[in-house]
Amino acid sequence: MTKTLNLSAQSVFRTTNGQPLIIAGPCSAESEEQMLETARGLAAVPEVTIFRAGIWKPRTRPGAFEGIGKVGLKWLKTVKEETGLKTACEVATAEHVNDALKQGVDILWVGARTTVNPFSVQEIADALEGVDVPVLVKNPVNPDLQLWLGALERLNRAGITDLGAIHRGFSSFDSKPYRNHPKWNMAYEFKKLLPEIPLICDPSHIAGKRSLLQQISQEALNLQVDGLMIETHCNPDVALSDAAQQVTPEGLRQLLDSLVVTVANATATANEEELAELRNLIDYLDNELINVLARRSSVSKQIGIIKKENKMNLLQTGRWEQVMEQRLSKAQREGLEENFVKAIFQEIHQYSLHTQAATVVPEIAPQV
Ligand SMILES: C=C(O[C@@H]1C=C(C(=O)O)C=C[C@H]1O)C(=O)O
Repeated sequence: MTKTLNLSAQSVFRTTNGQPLIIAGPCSAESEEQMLETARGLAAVPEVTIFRAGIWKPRTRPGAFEGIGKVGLKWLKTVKEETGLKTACEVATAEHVNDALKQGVDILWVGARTTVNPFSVQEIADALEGVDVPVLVKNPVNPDLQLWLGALERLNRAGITDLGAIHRGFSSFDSKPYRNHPKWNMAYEFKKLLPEIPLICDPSHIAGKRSLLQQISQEALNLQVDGLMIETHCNPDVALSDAAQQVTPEGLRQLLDSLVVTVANATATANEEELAELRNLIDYLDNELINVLARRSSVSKQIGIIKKENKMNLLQTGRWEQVMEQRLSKAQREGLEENFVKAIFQEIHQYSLHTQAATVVPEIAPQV
């Protein structure tokens, strides 16, 4: 599929000073006081230019706080008048779009659970026809680049020319230690596919907890994202949604101060030789890794032949659990992170079973 996006030359989602765009504000609008107190705190953090607040909240299970609704839009307006910050909220239906625009919200975003559904995205696009308001599109909950692109295209066809994307991570069965797995290669692929669309990272939803925010924000900056959206609340511990992942405005200031903005095309002239030597070493080690993987795979195929000859199950759960346990404790002794090694061995095991299944045993091969 060819992509032809008609985008405005300038975007509110790109800064001109080389620093990342910072969007901050509570997960949910809860009360006028909470909004104003948070906004006043944020107005004192110079990097913050856009104030976010969820007005309608899609919740995984019913019964939780589902957003304050329309009244929160008035508070957003007050925030803008008092602080001069631009305002942003999530929209999921045509009615949300109409209400938000009526109250002068500056920027809209489409949430991950909406991006997955082309019907919903089209409904939003139709409601936006003829109104060129900046819109951000969060990644769909599943790592599907085409679905993400499709949502951007639908909005663009409706006439939205200032588009941005938000990387909020991906829901998965086992996303530990994250709330949503970042799958950084997806952000990387997005930037490769759509370099013209500013990409904002949402570390709050990737982290799910304050303690991971700094590391995730830095990893995002290392990927040269254009900005960060960080949930901020005047009193996070009593927040009605996402209490564990929100920071205070002061916490946000400290977090931003700790981040290093890397330069896209910086070179290491002073350490050029050292860098080249280290890269040679990486090349050598990667070759060794591949040699070891190939040897392991050939041993696994031999095991597969024995199993087929004896009508044994290819998957041997007891053995597999033992392998994983031993590899993880070895990894721990070597100072490697458990989640990393676990993910690699899960892939290795899947491939091992796949190659065993595909191995043809000559004596029992079907005669054609
Ligand atoms: C290689 C085997 O087959 C499968 C693959 C395993 C592996 O790659 O380590 C372990 C257990 C089995 O599920 C085996 O049975 O030993």
